[in-house]
Amino acid sequence: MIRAHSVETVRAAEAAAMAQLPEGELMSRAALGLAEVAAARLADTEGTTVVGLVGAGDNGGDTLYAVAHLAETGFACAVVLVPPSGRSGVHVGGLESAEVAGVMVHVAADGAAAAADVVAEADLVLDGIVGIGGRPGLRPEAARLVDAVDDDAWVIAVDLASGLDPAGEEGEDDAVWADETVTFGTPKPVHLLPAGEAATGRLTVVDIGVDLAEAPAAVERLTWDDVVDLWPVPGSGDDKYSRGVLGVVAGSEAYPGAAVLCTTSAAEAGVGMLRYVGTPTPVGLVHQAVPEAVVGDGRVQAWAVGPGLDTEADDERSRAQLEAARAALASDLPVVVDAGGLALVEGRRTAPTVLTPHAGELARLLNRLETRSAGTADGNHGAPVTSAGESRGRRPVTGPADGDEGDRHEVTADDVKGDPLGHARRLVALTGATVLLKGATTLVVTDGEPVRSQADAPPWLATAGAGDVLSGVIGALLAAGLTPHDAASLGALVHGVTADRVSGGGPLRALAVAHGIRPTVRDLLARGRSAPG
Ligand SMILES: NC(=O)C1=CN([C@@H]2O[C@H](COP(=O)(O)OP(=O)(O)OC[C@H]3O[C@@H](n4cnc5c(N)ncnc54)[C@H](OP(=O)(O)O)[C@@H]3O)[C@@H](O)[C@H]2O)[C@@H](O)CC1
Ligand SMILES: Nc1ncnc2c1ncn2[C@@H]1O[C@H](COP(=O)(O)OP(=O)(O)O)[C@@H](O)[C@H]1O
Ligand SMILES: [K+]
Repeated sequence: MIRAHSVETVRAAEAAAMAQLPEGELMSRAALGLAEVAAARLADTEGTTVVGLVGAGDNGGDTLYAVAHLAETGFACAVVLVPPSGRSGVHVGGLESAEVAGVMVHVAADGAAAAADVVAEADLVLDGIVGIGGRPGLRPEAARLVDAVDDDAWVIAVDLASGLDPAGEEGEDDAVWADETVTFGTPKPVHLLPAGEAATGRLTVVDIGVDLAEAPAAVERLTWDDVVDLWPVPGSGDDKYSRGVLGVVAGSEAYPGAAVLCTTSAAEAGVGMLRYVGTPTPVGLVHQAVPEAVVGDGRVQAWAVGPGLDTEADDERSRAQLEAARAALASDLPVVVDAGGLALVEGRRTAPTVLTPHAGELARLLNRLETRSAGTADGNHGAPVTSAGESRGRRPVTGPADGDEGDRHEVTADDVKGDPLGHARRLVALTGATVLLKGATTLVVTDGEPVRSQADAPPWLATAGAGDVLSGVIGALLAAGLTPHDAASLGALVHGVTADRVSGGGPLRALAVAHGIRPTVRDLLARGRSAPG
């Protein structure tokens, strides 16, 4: 598991380490590790020239010492001091060390164009403008230098790409776009969250001897090695019931294929037994595709509700299916709720619950539930719950009560994409559920747990039906007794890794991902069993 720690946790751990060490030792370890990575990349790319962009804090200090190492190794090195106060604004020891090593020192404020020319010549750029002490965004003079970086240069962000929010909460377009980030001691949340992940590039962690093993993580990412620890493996005493029965309420006359995708992936994930509740067309298809599935209601350990469910259908069989979906949601069993099932969510469930919206579904759910809870808070229980529909524009929604508490902003899919974590947290607060927000980086948010962030899938997975497959895997894991947080994040990992294998760099089909789950789990388990230690 990759664990990222908050800035506060990092600062506390660094302070504890520094109290035991000679002054400057941590920075010197950070700078040496940084210089080693930079030298390796220069060797790989046959580069010879290095420029460090140096800000006012310790991030600039790391960079100055690292550039000094690189100059001593024989590379042609320069630094550009970014603070308006020039030399007097930067780390004194670092600057002295760089000058002694023969590094050319330029002050951005003395001649912006000349400094930009120096930057443009570099084969490798070290971004030491700001680190964990930085506020989001770049000042104009720093932004001009960053713009001058040659497209072919290898850009290494020191600790984090300057301009990003270290906590990864706020998105920021005005930031360094790094090929690689060399961070110290531990990843920071921004490295794993959608707000910063793309600008972070490849992540390299340098060990500086700061112990964070026992410190609580802010963000976690499951890796292949976690599968063997978390995946439910049957023992000799198990039978199909003890392994867990999953009930699937999915598919409809309008979207019958979703039932096949969801049940196939649950079967491929190795569920003990499957029960399927649906209307005639998907029942026929499920019979053929997943002959193991038993059709009809019955005792289960968990439910998967919603893929391809048509909540508008009004014939007798569909009404019976929707009744089964509502009964599952009203039960005290674990449920994973996706797609059409999300429209049936009315608020809190006390039993374990995973909601798996994409950005648009999350926006709609927030609009519906927040409108409702505003009405309830005002004692206006009878107020109609308005569904926000598919609107993507920003428009005010009149409050449900007397209308005198002002307009609330209707959440759009773009709002969710701009702040995925913040909006996922809003849904967690409203429902108490685990919220899995789908996307290139999938977030799993549960109250009181570190956020899990999975980015295992290729963009080819953005294809119709892929979400139905994910529901089946998560449902199988819930039925086996995993917590919602583990079931959702492990499900996302295996789904993403499977998609990567199935794609092999080209297009994939959702059904092929479903069929790939079984060999992927088998291989990940075998890999974990053969790993040393
Ligand atoms: N602690 C340790 O043991 C170790 C720490 N290490 C290193 O220290 C780094 C943290 O250093 P730090 O605390 O000095 O903060 P840092 O990130 O350099 O930035 C603060 C300065 O930036 C400025 N500034 C802020 N926002 C800005 C903006 N948007 N645009 C422009 N300027 C902006 C702000 O100035 P202000 O504007 O507030 O006057 C302030 O002067 C950490 O990331 C790691 O690299 C390693 O050596 C390992 C050991
Ligand atoms: N750019 C992307 N890169 C990788 N995975 C993605 C990307 N966009 C979406 N996905 C994944 O593809 C799946 C799409 O699911 P969903 O939107 O529910 O589709 P459907 O409703 O058609 O089944 C999710 O698992 C999501 O995380
Ligand atoms: K930086």
